[in-house]
Amino acid sequence: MADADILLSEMREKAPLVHCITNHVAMNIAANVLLAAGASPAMVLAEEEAGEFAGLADALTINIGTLTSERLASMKAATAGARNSGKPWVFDPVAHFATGFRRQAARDILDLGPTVLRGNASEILAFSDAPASGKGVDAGDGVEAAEETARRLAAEGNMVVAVTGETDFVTDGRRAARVAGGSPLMPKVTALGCALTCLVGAFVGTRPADPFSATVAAFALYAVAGGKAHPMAQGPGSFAVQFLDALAATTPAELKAGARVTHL
Ligand SMILES: Nc1ncnc2c1ncn2[C@@H]1O[C@H](COP(=O)(O)OP(=O)(O)O)[C@@H](O)[C@H]1O
Ligand SMILES: Cc1ncsc1CCOP(=O)(O)O
Ligand SMILES: [Mg+2]
Repeated sequence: MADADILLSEMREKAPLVHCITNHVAMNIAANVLLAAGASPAMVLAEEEAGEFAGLADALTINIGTLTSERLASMKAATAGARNSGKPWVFDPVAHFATGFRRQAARDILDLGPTVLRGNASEILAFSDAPASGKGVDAGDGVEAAEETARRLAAEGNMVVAVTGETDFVTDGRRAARVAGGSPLMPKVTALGCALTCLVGAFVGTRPADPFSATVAAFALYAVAGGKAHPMAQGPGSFAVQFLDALAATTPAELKAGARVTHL
């Protein structure tokens, strides 16, 4: 298990190229989050080039928030490119429970074997038979309700499953950790979860051999930066600005001192 502060130093040293196929809402904030944290974002969407680009990047992230048939084809081409070149990839199944089109797309993408699955509690819970209370892209369930499903998915799919909420939960099916911190303003800024998925890509692209530690490190950086930004903010608008500044300003030493990670 590598510590978050060491992984943050490594990530900034490498400045990984992260190929993001994310939704229309998240495109700008996700690129800004990656730049602030120290990575290099690229939103490359066309099916004709997505596979080739995924092979060039250090990691790929896929997000179905504003899914279209055309975009789904790009996602499949990109995951094939990542797989063929041994690159890690992260899947964010935004509101996959809402419609038949999304449900099928999420199942198909999950079957392609992501390195990390990252969703809010309702999104992860909805991969089980248990009733989930997600309202569109927003969670209606607590993280603890999704932990058993996360453990099962991780073990069955040989991947890391990462659940966000007030206190996050990360598991690879054997190990598990909770990450506390952040701010209640975080779910009030659209697409901060989607941007976190891209940041997980940056850390996993830095340490592809240890996606569990990489995911915990990304979550810990987000939580520490969120906690730093909170007292500086007047509401969601100023929080978003303060949060980007805090992501950029957080040093490995601050992360080491401030991360609230509990290994279970
Ligand atoms: N009540 C809360 N308190 C602190 N942090 C939170 C809270 N709710 C969500 N977060 C944080 O906000 C980020 C996005 O998580 P979440 O809102 O669950 O994702 P999504 O945007 O995909 O629904 C995560 O870093 C998570 O830890
Ligand atoms: C509002 C909205 N609609 C489709 S995608 C999206 C953004 C969702 O972002 P997040 O999952 O981070 O809340
Ligand atoms: Mg989300």
